[in-house]
Amino acid sequence: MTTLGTPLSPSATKVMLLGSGELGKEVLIALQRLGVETIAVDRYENAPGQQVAHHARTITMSDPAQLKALIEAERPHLVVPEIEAIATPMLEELEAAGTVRVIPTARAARLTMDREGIRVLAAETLGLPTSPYKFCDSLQELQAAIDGGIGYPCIVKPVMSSSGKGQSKIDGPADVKKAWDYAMAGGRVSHGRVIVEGFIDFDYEITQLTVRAVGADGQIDTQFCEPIGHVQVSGDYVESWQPMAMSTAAIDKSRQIAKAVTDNLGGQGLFGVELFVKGDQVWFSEVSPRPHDTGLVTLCTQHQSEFELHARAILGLPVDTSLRNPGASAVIYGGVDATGIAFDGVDEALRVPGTDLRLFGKPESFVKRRMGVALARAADTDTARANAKLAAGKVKPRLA
Ligand SMILES: Nc1ncnc2c1ncn2[C@@H]1O[C@H](COP(=O)(O)OP(=O)(O)OP(=O)(O)O)[C@@H](O)[C@H]1O
Ligand SMILES: NCC(=O)N[C@@H]1O[C@H](COP(=O)([O-])[O-])[C@@H](O)[C@H]1O
Ligand SMILES: [Mg+2]
Repeated sequence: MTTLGTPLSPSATKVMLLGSGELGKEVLIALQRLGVETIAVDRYENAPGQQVAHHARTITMSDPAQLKALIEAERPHLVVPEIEAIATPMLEELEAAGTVRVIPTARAARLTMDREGIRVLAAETLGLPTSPYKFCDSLQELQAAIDGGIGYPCIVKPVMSSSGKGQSKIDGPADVKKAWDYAMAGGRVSHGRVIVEGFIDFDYEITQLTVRAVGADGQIDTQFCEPIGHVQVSGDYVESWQPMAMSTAAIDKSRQIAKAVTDNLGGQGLFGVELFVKGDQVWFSEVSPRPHDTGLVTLCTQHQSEFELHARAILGLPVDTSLRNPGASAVIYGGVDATGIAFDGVDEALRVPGTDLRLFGKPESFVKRRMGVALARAADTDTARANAKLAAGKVKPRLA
């Protein structure tokens, strides 16, 4: 039986989010609707989720001492990692000591925080198909890995990064040093290590949202959402849609891979399993043990968005992963480097049929920082994609 308390009272069910960006903000809203007391933590003040939570805390989440002090002071029932820049070994320590429960588990948070942990698990322990890869600690090692079999083209990424930060494609020897320098400057946590991956020439890529929730029998049950198709530019998602039309063989393989990875990671919650597909062939790329950016589309396509599914699953509540209607999302970038920017054209954007918007409220804009997203529901994904892009393009960020 799940019992929930009253926020801001001794009976409160308290949940702490480590990372409070656009994805965390929606999880926090879903938790608030269930009367959960929320603590939004981020590396800077007034992060999107901090604007809607009961409590806002700003710390360096990659500093184990700061993380420990905060968790011990707040004593949340659940700690929910939201970003790839957290001192996860400290979460493992605190979980082992019985201080807190980490979502989905502290081990899963650690393994997925670092590309090395999850890649070694998927490819070597579970034997799942992935791109060929090597980990390198210097420019010399990177060149040797490429020459020793990874070849060109290939992709270099810092081991701790996300949203394409520090990622670049190498087409030939002339690009290697540039890619190394870019990776060193671009990770979410400074770390002298990269992964180099052979380039997979896929037909399309998907996110398979997978939920581990407690069923009526008290056992963990795995449920799948309809696949989400997406387009990435420079390693960052710009457009997503649901459902993605796939062959039965490709969808079955995708779900088998998603099940194998999430079974191993364990715990309760929603996962975003990223897969590359060519014909009926499927490769595992990576997994977020939490809502996925491409899954923002579920705000307009599912009865329960990925954020509501995560909130329900972590609280031990039942979930419904069914699709309500096709839809799409299109990203709105900042376009300018400035604080406190303004958005023109919101009315024009919302005049596009079936659309909705999320403006995340990030206090500072960068040219390539994701500041909002346009959502569109429609009878089919082609119409939804066209309308989401149209609406996103009508929102014009500018200096205020
Ligand atoms: N080995 C590869 N072959 C082909 N394309 C790749 C490969 N690795 C990454 N990509 C492309 O770059 C995108 C981003 O890569 P990846 O998911 O590893 O980065 P990320 O920084 O973790 O991004 P996010 O946090 O948005 O998931 C992929 O979705 C895919 O489009
Ligand atoms: N692909 C992972 C992802 O989309 N994560 C989302 O971006 C935020 C950081 O944004 P920022 O870099 O603009 O602060 C994170 O907090 C999370 O919500
Ligand atoms: Mg990814």
